[in-house]
Amino acid sequence: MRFSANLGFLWADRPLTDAVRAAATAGFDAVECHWPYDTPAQDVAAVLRETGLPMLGLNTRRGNVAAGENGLSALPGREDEARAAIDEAIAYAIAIGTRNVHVMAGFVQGEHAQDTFLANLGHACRQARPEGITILIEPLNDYDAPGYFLQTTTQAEALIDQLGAPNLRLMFDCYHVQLMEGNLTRRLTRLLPKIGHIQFASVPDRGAPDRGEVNFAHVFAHIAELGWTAPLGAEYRPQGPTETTLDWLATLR
Ligand SMILES: O=C(O)C(=O)[C@@H](O)CO
Ligand SMILES: [Mg+2]
Repeated sequence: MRFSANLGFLWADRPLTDAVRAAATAGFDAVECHWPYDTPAQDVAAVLRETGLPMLGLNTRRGNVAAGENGLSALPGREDEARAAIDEAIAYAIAIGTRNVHVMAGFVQGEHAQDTFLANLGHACRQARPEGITILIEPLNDYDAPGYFLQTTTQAEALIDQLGAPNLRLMFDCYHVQLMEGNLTRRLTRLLPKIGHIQFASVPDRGAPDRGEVNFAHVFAHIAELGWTAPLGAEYRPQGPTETTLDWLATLR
């Protein structure tokens, strides 16, 4: 099994470029991030070349973070900002060779929000496709992100089917899915053709995967049996310095 360090959480106390180096030293096979926009893309591209690690994914900007926003793409009336964030994310991804862009929906509910999200996702998929980039949508759990538009894989699957874009896929974050829907291995099996990236953290505390209610040795073996070979995203909050939380990397590999 190969693993990607999510630098939104792992080594998040370091500049992004140093965090990439730390992930390489620790033996990760790839990296991914949340919002890299404060670091010039050419610096990130240079450290990816230096370490040989690919950056698997990045997120669109959240909007007004101070006001509690967590994405713009399902917010009716905010289409111009949402599309600017999508275009910015795709341009950054092209500059650093990243293949996945997670389009964040935001805190909103209702049919109008669904239409807005679909329209903005259509824009994202059209812009990304000629560049060989996949657009990801990720259900977030209602305990950490109450009121987030996209909360379940069932909802995400319906959106993917409705839009019918070949480069729209599901970000299957085992942490969120376990909290909202459970049944991880059956769900992974059924949704596999629609999955673009897989992430994990312990449940319910979002720590390293060698603790908590999910047996990740079993889940990872199941993912391997399904034929999935891409690195899995370690998106957990280290309790202490990241290096002290990496025993799982040897045991679960
Ligand atoms: O919170 C998560 O899970 C993520 O993957 C983030 O990128 C989005 O908030
Ligand atoms: Mg995630």
